[in-house]
Amino acid sequence: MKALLALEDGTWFEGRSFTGMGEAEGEVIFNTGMTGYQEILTDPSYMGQMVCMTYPLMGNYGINPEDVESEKIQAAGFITRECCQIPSNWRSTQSLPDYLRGQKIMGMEGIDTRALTTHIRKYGAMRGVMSTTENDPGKLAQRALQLPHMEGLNLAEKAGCSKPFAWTEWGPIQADLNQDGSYDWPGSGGRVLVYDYGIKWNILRLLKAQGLELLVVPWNFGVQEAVKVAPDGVFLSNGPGDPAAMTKSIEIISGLLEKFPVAGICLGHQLLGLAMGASSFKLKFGHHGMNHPVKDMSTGKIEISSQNHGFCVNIDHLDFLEQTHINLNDNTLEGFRHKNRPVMAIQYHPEAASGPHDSRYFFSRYREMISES
Ligand SMILES: NC(=O)CC[C@H](N)C(=O)O
Repeated sequence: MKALLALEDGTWFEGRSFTGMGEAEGEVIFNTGMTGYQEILTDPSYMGQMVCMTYPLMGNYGINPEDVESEKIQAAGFITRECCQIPSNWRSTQSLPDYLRGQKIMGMEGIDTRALTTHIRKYGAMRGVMSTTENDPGKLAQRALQLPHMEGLNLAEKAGCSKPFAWTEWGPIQADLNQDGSYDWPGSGGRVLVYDYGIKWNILRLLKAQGLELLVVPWNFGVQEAVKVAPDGVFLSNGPGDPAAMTKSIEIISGLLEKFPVAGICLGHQLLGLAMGASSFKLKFGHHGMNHPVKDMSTGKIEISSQNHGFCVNIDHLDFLEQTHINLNDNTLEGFRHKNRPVMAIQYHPEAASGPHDSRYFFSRYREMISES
């Protein structure tokens, strides 16, 4: 079925919808991963964004129930050169078109994804609308202009959980706090209070694999509440939207920093930076892919990393922070730690899902940090 994609600057593309009639809108970004579409679609950090895959064929190994990063598709739309209708893989239980259609998320194929990517690289990520019903690209472009800018959008406070839960080897289970606000931690591993801004499940899987006990709480879990559950450390998750718009979360994190060792990934890294006086800014087209070279300044080693962020933080003026990781493509900040307190964070994704496993040492460094403090 014929479909149009129009960007806010009037550029438009004609292609086909492979999910039937529909519409989708959001910030159009590109991801350079060759595989991993299922993890990408279910990553809550993509909320409000339509993802254009630069690799030309998606869907060939289908969909399986295990490779999910949250309970549903989170991206606003999916754009590919070609979508495979008949997948082949022993784990596959569904095709990519059926998966998207089942959750009413529009998928579009048959457009020149290289031209779209080159355009975004040149002019930056921009708002877009795709539709099978509107034939006038000018009207779609007008609609794109009406969408909210990603800058200033507080999405993460809606993306995370609304009630605490525990993460076990088998996945999430309900967690009940006691009347007095304390929590009966089930095991003897280090106790971690995880702030959920739209967390990827592989972060929880890998923290759990370190032998840690995990209590996951909503963004607005207060400092006094945190003190009552008495964790050994706090962990701040990834998530969608603009970190600078999350003023209440930043305030809570400033309070948490006074009391606990704290670490963060991606949005968590940005929020932690902002809570300590850093500033944040939007990157032109962001980093979305699985092959970003990052240098670990403490070992000198280069990791090939999985990344998904549109914003970045600047800590140059904060001399109590040390830059620990740097992106070798554009020299942007990829990680920092506090020089004399147990605080560390990285901008990229050590849990990958999907992506290379080079950076998994982050989880054992975190376990060591909380056991030493
Ligand atoms: N993966 C993430 O946590 C993304 C963080 C933030 N929303 C950004 O785009 O920069």
